[in-house]
Parts: sequence; structure tokens; C-alpha cells
Amino acid sequence: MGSTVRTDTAPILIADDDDAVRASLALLLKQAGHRTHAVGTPDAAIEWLAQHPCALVLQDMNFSRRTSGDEGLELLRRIRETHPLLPVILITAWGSISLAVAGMRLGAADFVTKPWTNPALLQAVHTALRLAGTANGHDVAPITREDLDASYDFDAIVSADARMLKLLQLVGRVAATDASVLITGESGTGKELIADALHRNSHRRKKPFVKVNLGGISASLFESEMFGHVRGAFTDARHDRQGRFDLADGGTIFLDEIGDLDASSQVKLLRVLQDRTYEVLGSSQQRTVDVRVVAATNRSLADMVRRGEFREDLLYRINLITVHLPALRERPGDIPLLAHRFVQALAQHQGRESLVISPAAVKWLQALPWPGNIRQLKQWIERAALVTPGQVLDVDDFRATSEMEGASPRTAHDPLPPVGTMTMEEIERAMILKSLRHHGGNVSRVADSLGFSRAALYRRLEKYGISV
Ligand SMILES: Nc1ncnc2c1ncn2[C@@H]1O[C@H](COP(=O)(O)OP(=O)(O)OP(=O)(O)O)[C@@H](O)[C@H]1O
Repeated sequence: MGSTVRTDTAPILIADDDDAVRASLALLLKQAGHRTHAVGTPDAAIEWLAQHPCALVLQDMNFSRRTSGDEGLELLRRIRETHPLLPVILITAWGSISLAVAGMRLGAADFVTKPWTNPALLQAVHTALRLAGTANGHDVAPITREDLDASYDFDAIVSADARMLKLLQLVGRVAATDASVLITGESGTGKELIADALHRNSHRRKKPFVKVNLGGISASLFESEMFGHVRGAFTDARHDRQGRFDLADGGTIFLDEIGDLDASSQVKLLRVLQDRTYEVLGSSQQRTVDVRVVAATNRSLADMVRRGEFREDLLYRINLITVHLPALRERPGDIPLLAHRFVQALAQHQGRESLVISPAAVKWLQALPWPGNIRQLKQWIERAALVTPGQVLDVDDFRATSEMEGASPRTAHDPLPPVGTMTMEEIERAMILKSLRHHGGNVSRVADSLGFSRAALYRRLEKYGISV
């Protein structure tokens, strides 16, 4: 589980009133190569911290007969006041998840639940130590693309946008840790590409990268899909089936469209993410898994938490780090780079070595709003190359696609309804209906033309009550 490379030189402080817990934590951490110091009260913890360097605090939530957890939260608050950058991991009891959530809000680095599993606890400790090292090393100087390419493998990701470069720097740094990462952003902004980059730049790169589209898995199939089943586990289970977690063991599991997960599957996912253990359906055997979790969504999980549609504890579990990808219209400077890269790839692929895109066409593309982001840009270029017999892709070659999809440059005459007459949702609904009519109800083509994945389109069809 993880590596046992020492990333700290200062000791880890263990604060727990139970002698046995202190002793077993100290032993576990010592075996993993860390120095420790243990105390039994919050006051002793604060006193020790005032006089010693410390790499991380592992603290219990209760120090007396009271079991409210208030003492733990108070200790955390005091530590944050004097040591704002020091990572603190809370040890909470199962069932007191709201306490863990309160602690995360106060700035805890992570929480482990009692009874803990040693691999999960060590993974949390190593991740928090590595991330703390990362945070303390924040640069002030802007990063250049050359610097990034010298340190990381981001070959597949085209961008020179300052916001993207900063974000890629963060991706490169957290890739080395086992921290769970949540990638957000509109459809087609490159979330999967970033997930892949996290894996590629991690110590897990030679192990599997397993993508699971949670939007496509029904609640009844969730366990069998994720944890596997043994023959006879249910009526249709004629063979043993390996689950996705097992397939990803040692590597990275990419949970795409995590905002689409129903309530019962959310609990099941939380359990395995918490303990790194699960049971194969139909067998009572517990399995332990060593995975790095990366999740993605184009929905706002914070809003979903507020509406009671997504568990807050699960959100904290999956987003130790959040990476938000800007929409393509927010980084139009990347459009020429992307366009040239896509044309180059096509030229190679189709053996049309001299295929290029004209400067005028690039400029024209830069003025478009790109609701389907980079995926849509790529599709347009592929389509234009398909219909163009010549070697130069020009404005006219794109115009046909644009007219077909009802898009036009922002600088051209304004085809949009007057401000205040339609909401974004109404526009989206109207556009989906228009595209459905145009493509005779062919969902794949509609998804393609709007720059959505099929899953994303189906979600919208359901949301707007459109049946096909
Ligand atoms: N920065 C980039 N450089 C080159 N290609 C990119 C970049 N970003 C995205 N792409 C390409 O655009 C397409 C869409 O990207 P990706 O599938 O990663 O988006 P996504 O955000 O995961 O979409 P969705 O939410 O619909 O699943 C892919 O073909 C990907 O290779």
C-alpha cells in the first residue's frame, strides 16, 4: 500500500486518550518509517506542538467520557490557529460522519474511521504528508509550458493558457500522491484527459487505469459491476465476474459522471473508499484494494449536497483536491493550438501530409461559443477535413457544419433571442429539440452535433422530459 518513503523529518503527533490506541498507532507508523510522539490530552498536544516541529497530527475526537466530539473539534481549531499549514487527520467513529464533515470544514486534511484498516490509515498519512510538502512549495513565479513538459508527461494535453498551466502544475504535483481528485468542468473540456494524466504521472503508471462511467450503471447492477460477483450470486450470475475495483488494483480508478450516482450506490461507494475493503457479491470474503480514486462530473456537487442529492461525506472523500477545467470559450487563445494539433493528427492519420488550416479559419473558429468545448472543436475539424478535397481547411469548409448546427461566430449577426426572454435551460432544451428534428431522432448524431457524450445527452433528455 503506497510507499513507505519518508517524506517528513519531524515526528507525527498522535493525540488520543486511549493507551492501547496510542501504542498501536505508534507501532504502525514506526514500522512504516515514521517517528512519532504520543499524548493523551488536547492540552498536552498544544503544549508539545508549541515546542517541537511536527509533520502531521493524528487526533481522536473524544478525550473524556463525553462522546460529542466537541473536544476533538476544539483541539483542531486550536491547532489551526497556531499551525495553519500543519496537516491534521481526524480519527472518528463510524456513524459520526457529520463530525468528520464538520472537521473537514474546519480544515482537517482527512479523516479515518474507527476501527481503521492499517493500509487505509497509512495511505491517508502518506497522502497528507505529500500534499503538505506540495502546498508548502507553492511558487510565486508563473509556470511555463516548457517547465511543465520538462517535469511531467502532458503530451496529450494542448494548452498554453495561463490558468490551464497553473492547473496542470497542480495536476503534476498531486499526481505523485494518492490524494483523491475531483475533476469538474463542462462536457468536453478534457476531464478524462486530466484523469489519465494523473495516472500517467503517478507511481501507479504501470498498473491499470480503469474508467467507470457511473452514469451508465443502474443501482441494481452497481455492486456486481464494481465489486464483482461469484457464480450463482443471483439468478443471472452464470459465471464469476471480476469487479472494477479488482481490475484497478494497484492502479487508478476513474469514476466518471459521479454526480449521477443514486443514493444507495453512494453509500456503497463511500464504504469502499473509506476502508479500501469490499465484499464480492455472493461471497462473504472481504477483499482489500489499493487504488487511487479520481472522479469527474459536469454537475455542481456542492449544489447537489445542498439539495440533499449527494452525500457530503462522499464529497469530502473524493475531493481532497478539486481541479476545475475552464470552458473552451474562456480560453480562446488555445483554439489555434488545438486546431493545428487536430489538423496535424488528421494529416498523419489520413496520409494527407500537407493538410493545413487557414489563418482566417482559425480566427473564425475563435469567435464561436463552443458549448461542446474541445470535443466539439475536434469533431468540426474532423468533419471539415472529410468534406474538403483540398489541402487547406478554410472558413467555407466549416460554415456548412456551423449552419447545420445553428451556430455562428459571435461577431456575425446575433441569432440569439433577446436578453431576458429565455433562460439557459430553455435555450438548451430548444436546441436539443431542434437537433433531434434535424437528425430524425438519432441520438448518437444529436449528441455528436451538440458536443455532448451520449450519457450527457440522455441526462438532459430526462431532465427536460423529452422522449425519443
Ligand atoms: N487540452 C486538450 N488537448 C487536446 N485534446 C483535448 C484537450 N482537452 C480535451 N481534448 C480532447 O477532447 C475530447 C473530449 O475530452 P474528454 O473526453 O477528456 O472530455 P470530458 O470533459 O471528459 O467530457 P464529458 O464530460 O463529456 O465526458 C477528447 O477527444 C480529448 O482528447
